[in-house]
Amino acid sequence: MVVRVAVAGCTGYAGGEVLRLLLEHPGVEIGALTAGSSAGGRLGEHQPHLWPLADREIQPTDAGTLAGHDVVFLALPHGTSGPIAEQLGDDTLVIDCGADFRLTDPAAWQQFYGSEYAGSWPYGLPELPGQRQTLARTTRIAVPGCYPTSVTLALMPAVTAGLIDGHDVVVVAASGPSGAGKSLKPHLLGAELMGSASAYGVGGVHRHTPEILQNLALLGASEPTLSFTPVLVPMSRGILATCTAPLANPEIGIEQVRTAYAEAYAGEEFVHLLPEGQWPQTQAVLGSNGVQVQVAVDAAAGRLVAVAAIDNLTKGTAGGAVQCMNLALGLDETTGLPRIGVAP
Ligand SMILES: NC(=O)C1=CN([C@@H]2O[C@H](COP(=O)(O)OP(=O)(O)OC[C@H]3O[C@@H](n4cnc5c(N)ncnc54)[C@H](OP(=O)(O)O)[C@@H]3O)[C@@H](O)[C@H]2O)C=CC1
Ligand SMILES: CC(=O)N[C@@H](CCC(=O)OP(=O)(O)O)C(=O)O
Repeated sequence: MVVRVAVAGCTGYAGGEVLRLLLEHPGVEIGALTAGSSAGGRLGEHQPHLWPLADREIQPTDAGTLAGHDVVFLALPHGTSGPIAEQLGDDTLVIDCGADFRLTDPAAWQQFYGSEYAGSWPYGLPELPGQRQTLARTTRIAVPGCYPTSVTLALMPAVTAGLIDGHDVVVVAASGPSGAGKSLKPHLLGAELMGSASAYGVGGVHRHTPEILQNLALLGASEPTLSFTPVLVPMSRGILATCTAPLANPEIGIEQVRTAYAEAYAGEEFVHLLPEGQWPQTQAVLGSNGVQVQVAVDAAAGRLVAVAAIDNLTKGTAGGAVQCMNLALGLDETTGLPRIGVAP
């Protein structure tokens, strides 16, 4: 089976990463490539690494251009996906890399995004309990945000095993600037970034806060609370999320924690619980769909410490999106997805 796939937002970081993965996918034929102001140009002008597609013309992003494909990836700015998706038939598998359909609570959407609520689609994190069955039966998928992917996978086994109850979760997560997309922003200029790390979205205002809370609640946390601080660091890709939360009781030790994590991730192809003493590194997952996880018990503080590393553009966006496509098409979910990172 070969499916015909269109990519909207092909000139951006997320769309480019979707295409990098699709070019190596055995079950895919690449159809329309669309964008906004770049329409009319050639892909090679924007994505020099995607050389087999260099001469392909970039088309405008509209339903007419995207129609007639089996799968459409939307890698567009927030608020742009909804109106397009509405015009695509239910028989087309539409995978949105943006945030438009991630949140189930309209009030949270309004508070953090400030625009009209578009609705919610099945959430594209296959590792969540029961989610593979949901993804296998849908033609609409909302790919998670990059920080929520890393934080959710860092904490999932602890929540489902009752080792933490989800209150007072504190997350500090470092990300490379590719997470912010390609469009020019003054704080992302090379001179501002190089040799410097800076917190942003501080004080509970980052828009991934409600998405992480939604995931913790879905995993069984009754009234989760979260303090989330993202940090911009000078590496092009990668997220390192350090998450801590009070242990449910003082008897919980590292052996119980490691057993819960090992059991939860035993069958997962992409999530690797590291051997004791090794800690996740972004470089080790670079360009791969892998997730490195490690845990510790800080007995003096009475807290669990869980750390996860992902590539924000791969498992954090495009790799997760392709993994979901595979599931929705009934393919092996690892098809076309690199599992090994890069070193040094
Ligand atoms: N970067 C990341 O790590 C992650 C990104 N995402 C999400 O993926 C989506 C894309 O992000 P990213 O690739 O980083 O962003 P970029 O800014 O790098 O790319 C945006 C893409 O959208 C196109 N575009 C912009 N405005 C319009 C419009 N009005 N109509 C049609 N096309 C338009 C751009 O085309 P043109 O060249 O013509 O301007 C470009 O192809 C966003 O929703 C983002 O939140 C999700 C998780 C992680
Ligand atoms: C470094 C950086 O700026 N990162 C982005 C996160 C990008 C992401 O996950 O995407 P969504 O916008 O689709 O949620 C940010 O903090 O807004």
